[in-house]
Amino acid sequence: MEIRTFQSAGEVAKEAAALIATRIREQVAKKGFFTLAISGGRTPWEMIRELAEEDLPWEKVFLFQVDERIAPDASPERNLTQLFNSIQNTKLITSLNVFPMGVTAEDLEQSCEEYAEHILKITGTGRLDLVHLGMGTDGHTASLVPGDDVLEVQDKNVALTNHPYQGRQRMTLTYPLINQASEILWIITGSEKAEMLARLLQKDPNIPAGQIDQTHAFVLTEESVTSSIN
Ligand SMILES: O=C1O[C@H](COP(=O)(O)O)[C@@H](O)[C@H](O)[C@H]1O
Repeated sequence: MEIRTFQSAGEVAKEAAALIATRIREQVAKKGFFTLAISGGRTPWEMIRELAEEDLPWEKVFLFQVDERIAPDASPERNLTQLFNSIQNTKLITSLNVFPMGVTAEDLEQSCEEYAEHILKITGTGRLDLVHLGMGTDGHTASLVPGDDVLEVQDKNVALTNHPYQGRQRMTLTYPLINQASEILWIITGSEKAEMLARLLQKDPNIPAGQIDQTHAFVLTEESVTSSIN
């Protein structure tokens, strides 16, 4: 898997935004729309703010969540809350088509099915144009978390974790859906991720991130991470 290293997390965010902007222009010109799934956590928000500066056909961009906490609307723990905070003073707040995961529904299993159906309906094939992924220091990615049965799900494109993870049950895109994306963009910053980045690059199947297909994937990272890899 190709890895591109930059001097700082800020540069990584700029590069990621520029790359996504290029893909949006290419795919909108080619087929009229672009589908994107964005992870949560800590790293994506600067990239989103950079992306919001770009002059792009936002009404033709369909944005899905990679994962979400089962938590009330507007909870600061929700990835969606952070996404909206990142774009609130930008033109994206009115022009971007965001599909939130239905994590406040009574029937969460049904909500997973409905989310998978939305993705199928918008993409036409189930293949997202680009999936952005981050990785935790335990090797989790999306909400594909160590030791949870969600890692074994092969017959659903969206699923729930069996157990709470860091205090909350989660909804997540599963391996089958993520692995059929046209492109996977990893953003890995913070020197504490060095060991897991090394294991990801080795395709270590013992960490959740290691089971993500690397054929159409690449990593953007910063020097403090790569310089800590032995
Ligand atoms: O819990 C989560 O963490 C991972 C990693 O986040 P990062 O900011 O440290 O890269 C993230 O990819 C996932 O979407 C999120 O829910």
